Amino acid sequence: MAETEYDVIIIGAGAVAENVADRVVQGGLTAVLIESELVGGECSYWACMPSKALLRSGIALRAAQNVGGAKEAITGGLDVAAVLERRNSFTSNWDDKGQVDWVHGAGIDLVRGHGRITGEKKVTVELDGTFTELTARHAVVVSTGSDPVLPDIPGLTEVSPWTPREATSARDIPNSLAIIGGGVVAVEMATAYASFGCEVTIMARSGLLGDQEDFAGEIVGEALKELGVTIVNAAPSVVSRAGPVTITVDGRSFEAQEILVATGRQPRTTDIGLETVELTPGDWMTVDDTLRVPDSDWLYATGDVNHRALLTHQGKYQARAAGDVIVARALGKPVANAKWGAHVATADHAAVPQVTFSDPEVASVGLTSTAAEKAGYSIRVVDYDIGNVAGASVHTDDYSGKARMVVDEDRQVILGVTFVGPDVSEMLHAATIAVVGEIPISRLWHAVPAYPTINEVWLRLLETYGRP
Ligand SMILES: Cc1cc2nc3c(=O)[nH]c(=O)nc-3n(C[C@H](O)[C@H](O)[C@H](O)COP(=O)(O)OP(=O)(O)OC[C@H]3O[C@@H](n4cnc5c(N)ncnc54)[C@H](O)[C@@H]3O)c2cc1C
Ligand SMILES: NC(=O)c1ccc[n+]([C@@H]2O[C@H](COP(=O)([O-])OP(=O)(O)OC[C@H]3O[C@@H](n4cnc5c(N)ncnc54)[C@H](O)[C@@H]3O)[C@@H](O)[C@H]2O)c1
Repeated sequence: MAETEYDVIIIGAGAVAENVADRVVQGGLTAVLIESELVGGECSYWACMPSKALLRSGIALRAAQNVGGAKEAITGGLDVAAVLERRNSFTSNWDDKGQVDWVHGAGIDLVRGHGRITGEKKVTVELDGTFTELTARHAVVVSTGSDPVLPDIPGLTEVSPWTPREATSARDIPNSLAIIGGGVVAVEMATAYASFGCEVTIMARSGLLGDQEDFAGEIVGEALKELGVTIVNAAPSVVSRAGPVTITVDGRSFEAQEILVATGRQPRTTDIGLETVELTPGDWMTVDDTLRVPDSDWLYATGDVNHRALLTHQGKYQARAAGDVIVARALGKPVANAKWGAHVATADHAAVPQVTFSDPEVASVGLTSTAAEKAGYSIRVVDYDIGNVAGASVHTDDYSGKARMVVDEDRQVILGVTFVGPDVSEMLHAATIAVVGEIPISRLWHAVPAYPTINEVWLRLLETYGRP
């Protein structure tokens, strides 16, 4: 067994791990990524990119259908084969050569195989029965991501259900699809598959998009119904397959060609050697704001696996903080670990932006009104109907959407913003800046949205709040 030493070893080579390695190498240290599947991870091949590619064409078509003068030019429906082909190009046909080239070009080493921690700063990589031992001089970063959860429903495993991987990489579109869950994956895949002409049934025991403001799930639910999606507010009690899948839910029976389970994630930590460092296999990895495991001076966890925010962009934000703090600690430089410092992922607690790419989209950042109240803030909720904004009416005939701003009344700063409507995703970053910057409402009155854009909703929200 050859032993190799690096400054930093990163287990996993998903988007988050790649960013840790990049920051470490840019800081002058050496780094190695360990990957058991495809370099680039879930987001590139089975999550963000293919799902957004599956959604985009249907949304673009409906957008054109909602603009007079453009809609008259539409003479056909969605070309599903072309959509799938376009999706394939975004996943590079599930080939990671491009990402491997980037890794090498960035001066990062890559070892293929399954990585396991074997003790302090030690990692062993197993590939086809061969074991390679690696030693880290400064840090080991676990960036192994998450796996789908399969709920304990009788018969479920026996019917070979789809997980998000099968839904995002399907080569053929089934005639009918049942979806268990009411979160982001369920809503996005229902939108995509309904656009393809598939008969979709969502079984959501606690409504849609439960983590968001209530109106988000309600508006998206109505839009899904208009797309032909059936929504059942209950979880299946039993499933079986004889050709199609039969699902018993709420005392009724449904048939579907395939069933997709979209009921959340669990940490990929069952077989990474956590027991050798007195942590529990199968647990999410708890970290401090520098992404370091408490009581350890060498073990870090970034991305989904630490359960702070299961989003690519937020994991990459953690990666930048983790990579930089590892370099600072290794070189004996000052560590900026005060709130909002360069070496901490403070935004994970206060300002996580997320877009659900449904039709209409849901874009949110920071705290919902419910979360803000629960956190003890004295808040004021300001709502505005985006359809009343001139820019929205030009953008789409009969534009319908809603905006909510949650204001901390003690400081008169924004704690959270939610937009629901066509193309609101592109408005989200202004909200993120307002929340992260804790910009006083009085100053926001000087941030003038261009006329006539949908962003004028900002002015309407401020006017509804009143000038301090
Ligand atoms: C359907 C779907 C759509 C999504 N869409 C979005 C979106 O639009 N925007 C967004 O921000 N987020 C989205 N997400 C979430 C996003 O995919 C994840 O937050 C992100 O992929 C997490 O990145 P990661 O690097 O932490 O983990 P991963 O991408 O899972 O990478 C972990 C890597 O580690 C490897 N690995 C695991 N264990 C080992 C081991 N022991 N040894 C070696 N290698 C190992 C894995 O093979 C994998 O390549 C979506 C998720 C799903 C399921
Ligand atoms: N656009 C995006 O940013 C995007 C897209 C997809 C996924 N993601 C991320 O991926 C993660 C996973 O998404 P997800 O939708 O799988 O999880 P989720 O946590 O968002 O939603 C899970 C849903 O399943 C339901 N559920 C749980 N157990 C159930 C059961 N036994 N029966 C019926 N319903 C059940 C929950 O009530 C909830 O509605 C999310 O945290 C999300 O952040 C992001």
